[in-house]
Amino acid sequence: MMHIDFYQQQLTMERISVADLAKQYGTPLYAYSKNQILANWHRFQQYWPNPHRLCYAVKANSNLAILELLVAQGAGFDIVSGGELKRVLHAGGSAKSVVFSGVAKSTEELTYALEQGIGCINVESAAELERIQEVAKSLNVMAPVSLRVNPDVDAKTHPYIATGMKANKFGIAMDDAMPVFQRAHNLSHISLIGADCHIGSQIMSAGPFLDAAKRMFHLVDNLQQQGIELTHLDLGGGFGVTYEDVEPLDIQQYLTGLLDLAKEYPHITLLLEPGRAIVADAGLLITKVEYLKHSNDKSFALVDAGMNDMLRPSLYQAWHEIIAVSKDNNSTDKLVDVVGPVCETGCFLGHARHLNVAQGDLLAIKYAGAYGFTMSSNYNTRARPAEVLVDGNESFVIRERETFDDLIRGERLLQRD
Ligand SMILES: Cc1ncc(COP(=O)(O)O)c(C=O)c1O
Ligand SMILES: N[C@@H](CCCC[NH3+])C(=O)O
Repeated sequence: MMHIDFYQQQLTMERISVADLAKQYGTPLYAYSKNQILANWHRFQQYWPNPHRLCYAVKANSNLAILELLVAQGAGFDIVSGGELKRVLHAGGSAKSVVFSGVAKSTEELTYALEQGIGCINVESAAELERIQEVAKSLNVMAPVSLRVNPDVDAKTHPYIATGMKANKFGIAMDDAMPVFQRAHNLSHISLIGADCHIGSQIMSAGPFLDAAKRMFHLVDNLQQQGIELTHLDLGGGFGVTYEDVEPLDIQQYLTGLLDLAKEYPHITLLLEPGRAIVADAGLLITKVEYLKHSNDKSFALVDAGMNDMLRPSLYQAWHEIIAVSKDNNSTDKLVDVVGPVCETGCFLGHARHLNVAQGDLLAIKYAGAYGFTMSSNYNTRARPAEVLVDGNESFVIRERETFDDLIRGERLLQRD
C-alpha cells in the first residue's frame, strides 16, 4: 500500500522509498503501487455481484502493464478510441469485454472494433448509428449497440468534466431518444442491447448517480412498453476521489443503492465504468527541484515536471497535494509556487504551498495515477517520464522514459543531404 509517514517526513510507495525510486529511475517519474490498484479494484468488486460487470475506463491510465493487471482480475474495459482497443487486446483483454464510448468515432475505428468482435458500441448520436449500420452491413456482422442518453442531471463537478447536462456534447437528449431507439431496433445490422449514460467525472456524492440511474430505469420501462427489451444498462464512471481533505464518495452506498433499484429488473445486467477511482491514489509523480527563485516577494520552486507531464492543475485548476520527500523537520517551510519548465504562465503544479524545500530536493505529487501520464504530451519537445510499477520491495519499468531521439522519430525533412 502507498504509505506516507509524516512523522519521519519520509515517503514510501509500498516498501520502497520515493527517494530510492528517483535515484534508480531519475525524475520526473510516474510511480504506481500495484497493490493499491488491486485494492481499489476489489473495493468495487465486493459490492458488485455477477452478472453485473465493471469496465475499467482505460483513459484514466492506459499503461499496458496496468491493463494486464486488470485483465487478470477479470475486468472489462471502457474505451474511447481504436488506440485504446489496441491496448486492451495487446494486454490480453478480449474485445468481447469492451464497451466503446466516444462522440466522434471514425469509420476506421468502428471497422476495427467490429472486426475484433467488440462487446458493445455506446452510440452517441443518430448519425453515428447510421454509420455503424453501414459499416456492420459492409462487414456482414451484427453490431451490438447501446444508446448513450443524456439524463440531464447536474453532477456538481468542474464544468469541464460534467457530461450529463443538456448543454453537453455527449449522448442523445432524453426527450429525443425514443425515435433513435426505434430506429436502432429496426435496422438490419444493429443488435440493440442496452442504454448507457455517464454524467461526469470526480463526483463526490451518490445522489446525482442515483438520480441518473432512476431516469435510466424509467427509460427501460418506457422502451419495454414500446416492445423494446434491453438487457444491459451501463451507468458510466465518475467516482470521485479525495484530492483534498473532504468526505469521500461512499461507494458501498452508491452500489448497494443501485442494486436495490435493479431488483425489479432481473433481466438487466448493470455495467459501471470506473477510471479515476481505480488508479488515482495509486500514483505519484516524483519531480526534482531544479532551482529556487525569489522575485517580487514571491518564491518559486522550479521543478523538472511541467504541464506537459501533468496537465490537471493547468487545465482544471485541479489541486494535488505536494509533499517534500525525505526532509527533516528542523528547517522551516517556505511559501512557494511549484512551477514547471514549460514556457507558459499556466505551467504549474501547485500555487502557494508551504514546503520545506531546497535546490535538488524531491517533491511528490499525490493522486497522480489517473489522468496524469495519459494526458501528458511532448509540448516544448519535452521527453515524457518513465512509468514504474511498485510491488512490495520490487519495482518494474512499465514504460521507458522517452529519449531525445524518440522526440524526432517519424518526422521528415523536406531535403536530406
Ligand atoms: C463514458 C465515460 N466512462 C467512464 C469515464 C471514467 O470516468 P472516471 O475516471 O471519472 O471514473 C469517463 C470519463 O469521464 C467517460 O467519459
Ligand atoms: N481528464 C479529467 C477527467 C475527464 C474524464 C473524461 N471524460 C481529469 O483529469 O479529471
